[in-house]
Parts: sequence; C-alpha cells; structure tokens
Amino acid sequence: MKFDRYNSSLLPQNLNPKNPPRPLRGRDQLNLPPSNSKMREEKKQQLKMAEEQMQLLRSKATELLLREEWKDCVHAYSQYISLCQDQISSTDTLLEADQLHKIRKSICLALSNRAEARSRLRDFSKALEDCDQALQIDSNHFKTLFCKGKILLNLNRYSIAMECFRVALLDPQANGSSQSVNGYLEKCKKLDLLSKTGAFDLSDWIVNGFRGKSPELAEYTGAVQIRKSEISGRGLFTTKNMDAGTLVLVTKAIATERSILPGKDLSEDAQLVMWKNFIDKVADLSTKCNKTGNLISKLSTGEDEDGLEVPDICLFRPETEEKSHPVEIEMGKMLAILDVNSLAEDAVSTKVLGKNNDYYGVGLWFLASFINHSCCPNARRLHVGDYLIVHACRDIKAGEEITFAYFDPLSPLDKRKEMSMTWGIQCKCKRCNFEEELWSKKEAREIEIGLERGMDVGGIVYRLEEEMRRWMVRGRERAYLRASFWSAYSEAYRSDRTMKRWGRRIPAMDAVVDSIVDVVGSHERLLKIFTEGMKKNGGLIGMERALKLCRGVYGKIVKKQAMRTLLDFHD
Ligand SMILES: C[S@@+](CC[C@H](N)C(=O)[O-])C[C@H]1O[C@@H](n2cnc3c(N)ncnc32)[C@H](O)[C@@H]1O
Repeated sequence: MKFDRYNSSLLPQNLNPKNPPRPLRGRDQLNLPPSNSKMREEKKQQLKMAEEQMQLLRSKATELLLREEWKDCVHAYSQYISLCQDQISSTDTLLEADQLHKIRKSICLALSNRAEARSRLRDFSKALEDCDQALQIDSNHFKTLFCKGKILLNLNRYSIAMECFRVALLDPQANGSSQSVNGYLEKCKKLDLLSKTGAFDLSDWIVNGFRGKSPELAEYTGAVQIRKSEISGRGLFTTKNMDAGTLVLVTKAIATERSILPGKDLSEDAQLVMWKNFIDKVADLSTKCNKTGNLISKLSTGEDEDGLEVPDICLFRPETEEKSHPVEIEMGKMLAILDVNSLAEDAVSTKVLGKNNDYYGVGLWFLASFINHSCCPNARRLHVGDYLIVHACRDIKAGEEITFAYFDPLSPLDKRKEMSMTWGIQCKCKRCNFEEELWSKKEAREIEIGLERGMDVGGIVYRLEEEMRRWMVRGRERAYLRASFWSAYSEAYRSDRTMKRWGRRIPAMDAVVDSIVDVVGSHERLLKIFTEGMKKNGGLIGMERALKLCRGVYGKIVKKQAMRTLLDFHD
C-alpha cells in the first residue's frame, strides 16, 4: 500500500500536526519506553527515599521502645514493618541478595521489638504471633527467642518456654545475657515440676511472717474434672480420694484489680471505680486473646445453668493451644459473667496472709468459677499473689463435688439465707433442708431468738444440746446445728466464768470442733478456739489435731515450723 503521508491517524502521535509536538529529548524522540538503566536509576532513587523514610521510622520506634511508650512503639514498628514489606514486594527484582537479606533482618528485629512492646501491653497473643513471624525469618534469633520464652513463662506454658530459652542459649549473642537466660530456664524448670507435682511449699514465706515477695507458684490441676452438678449447672468433681489439706488446684487470675480503700465514706465509690477498671481489663483481654475470650464465654451468667455445655477441663490448661476464633462477648453478658464468677480477695485467709483490713481485691479465676456453693463445703481458697490455691478442708471421696462456702458457714440458717440472696442463689444443700424442717419446731426458734437477744451463751448451748438429744438429732445433723450456733459455743468456751458455771453440762470443746470439722470442714475460727484451748491446757496436748485442723485451713504447708507460725496467729 502506498504510504499516505497525509493520513494523520497513521502518524506517530507526537508527529501528528493536530497535536503540536512537545520538545523531544533522548529516547523520547523515538517514543520508546524508558531504558532499563533509566528505570533502574528511578527505582534506585525511590529506594533511597524509602530507605531514608525507613531509617527515620526505625529510629523513632527504637526511641519509643527505650522510653517504654509501648502503644506508640507498636504503632511505629507496624508502620516500619509494612514499609519494609512494601519495599521488598515493589523492588523485588532490583534488590541485591545482600540488600534483601538486610531488610529481612530488619523486619525480624522490628517484629521482635514489637513483640516486646505488645507483651508489655499484655497483648500476649499478638506478641506471640510477632515472635513466630520473626522466627520464620531467623529461627535462632536470640532476642525473639528470649522474648517468646518470657511471654510463654508468663502464660505458664513452661515446656515450650524452656525450649525457647534452650535454643536461645545456643546463640553466640547469648553470651552477654546467658546468666539472665539461664535464670529464666531454671525458673521454668522449677515451675514446670511444680505444675506437674503440685509440691508447693509456702513454709519459708510464712515463717518470715509473709514479708517480702510472695512465693512463685505455678498453675496446677489436681485430680478433678468438670461435670454436670446436682447443685446447679456444672461443678468441679474429684476423681480420687483426697484428705484434708490436699491441693485441689492452683490457678492464675485472668485479671485482678486491687486497692487499699480510703476512708469508710469513700469506700463504696472507690469499689465502684475498681469494679469498672476490672470490667475494662477483662473485656480488653477477651478481645486481645481468642482463647481467653472463648473461655470467658463458657462461664455462667447465672441463667439457665442446667442447659450449659460441660467444657473439658483440658481447655483451661495453659499449654492447650488456642485454635479458637474470636468471640465477641456483648457487654450485658460480660457484666453478668463477672457478677457471678468474680471473687473478692477479702477472705479471712487473705487477711491472715499479711494484708491490711482495708485492702480490697477482686479477680477472675477460670477453674474456680466452676465451684458451686455449699453450707457444708469441702474446700477452701487461699490467695497468694495472682494465684488462687484451692485445697480440701476435710476429707473428700472420689466422685464428690468440690464446694466452697460463698459466705460464712458458721452462721445460723436465717443469716445464711440472707447471704445467699445477695449471691442470687437459693441453697438447697442437705444442711439447709434439714434446718429448714427443724425450724418448724418452736424450741428451735426460741433458741435462735435467745441468741439474738444476748442470753447467756452457756444456757443456749446447754439448751440446744438437750433439745438435740430429745429430737434424736445425731451425727452430721448434730454438727450442722453446732455449726449454726458456733458463735454461742465459741463464746462459752472462751469465757472462764461460763465454763465454770456450765462446764460439765456442755460438751467438751474438742469434741464439738471435731464434729463440725467433719461436716463443715476446717475453719480459722475453729482453729482459733482450739489453739486457745491448747494453750490453757498447757501446750502440746492436741498438737497433732491442731496441725490437722491447720492443714484443713491452709493446706499442706510442708514445714512444721510454718504450721506453728500459723497456729500462733490464732492465739
Ligand atoms: C461460680 S458459678 C458456679 C458454677 C456454675 N454452676 C456453672 O455452671 O458455671 C456460681 C453460680 O452457680 C450457681 N450456684 C452455685 N452454688 C449454688 C447453690 N448452692 N445453689 C444454687 N445455685 C448455685 C449460681 O447460679 C451461681 O450464680
């Protein structure tokens, strides 16, 4: 075909007279794409700019890390990491192998530092994700392994934590910090053993008068499982016989909030503020960690408990991996869960353990949340640091449900009913049922009224014992009533005048204490009267029984010296 030079559409655009040509330069004159070398030049330029930007961001992130401004630090490292990743993907072909290696190393360190910052914010799930990503880049990265080990230790996942510290120690970088890493490794080994054996020993701390840092504990689950309960919903059951003092479980708080409350007038407001902070903490944790969120969502709201699923106890073990999806717990449900399951750290045992009277603490502990109330409890709890220790307060048979007293079991039926209302429960235990029935007797009500009106306690005890003989109330049932009227018994045993007057006509103190311990379990108020009695009798008679009582109240404290220190508390 003849070349039609006037057919403008066939002309290159920049030679088209309809489009005035712009000044042409170099390769542009031929309308060719930029040469490889030009592209390289431009990319290099971009690379340089990005590098400068990254440098700035990295310095900023490091500074925030050193200043311990964790939130901003996480943010800065996130920006830095995504810039690095962008750079790798956009300049992939242009990066020399060593440049690529350098950037990947920087990402690894940034992930490690972000993990550190996240762990300080207690965002352990995300911190662990960062560690794992960093270790994908460099599986022996010392800083990351050290950080991951510490996070896992915090989460009581001792065996994987140990593995991290062991690998970290192989790194030549560990030299400078090997003492510290070794320290963590030893701690892990000790706690791992404790978590498997439950061989805790609080003796030294107790002998030292609970001064100094509370002893290091590990999570431990004894011979127990979660099952359907005849009391309500789910409960915790033993799978083996346990004698008084046996450790049932040790569990670390999901969250706690503590304070020394100011003067009385302010204390209600202060408690409200604490409660709000506590709710915020738990809500925050449940969104940060899928496992925590999922486990919280399995707790009772106090409604329709019998329809609730029975979770496997393994789910609550720290080493159980979280494979769960995020759950969103709506605020109303969260409030109900916390209302039903949170425990106040104001148990008498906490006060004995060296805390002030105006000290107030609240917390949530998973496994303890499955323990139902009974007025004849077989277990007690003790708070040490963030840990809750549950032990048998009397002998328990395999298959029996573990129960706490949510309120004072050494109080009369009416008082217990009043207290159960504040807990939103209606106790139907054997003791409550028996006493309910007995209270139809006019004599029983008269005894109670007598106690309320401050009648002579010796006379009250005498009358109650006489009536029980007449009603043919024996064994456990007799112990129920003695526990309900314990305030009269203890006052009588304590008063020399009363004992002089009624001594022979009322039963001996140790027989009454023994009968109550058998059904209601050991209790510090029983221990107190017992040790006072021992002192009056000149010392060591009854020491073995006192120690047994003491084990029921505080668990199996290993050294006798520590037991004696505890007994002294009750003088
Ligand atoms: C800490 S939870 C105990 C575990 C609960 N049963 C579950 O299934 O998750 C406390 C709740 O259990 C129920 N509960 C505990 N003890 C009870 C009792 N003695 N009588 C009736 N309900 C009880 C009440 O609904 C209470 O709010």
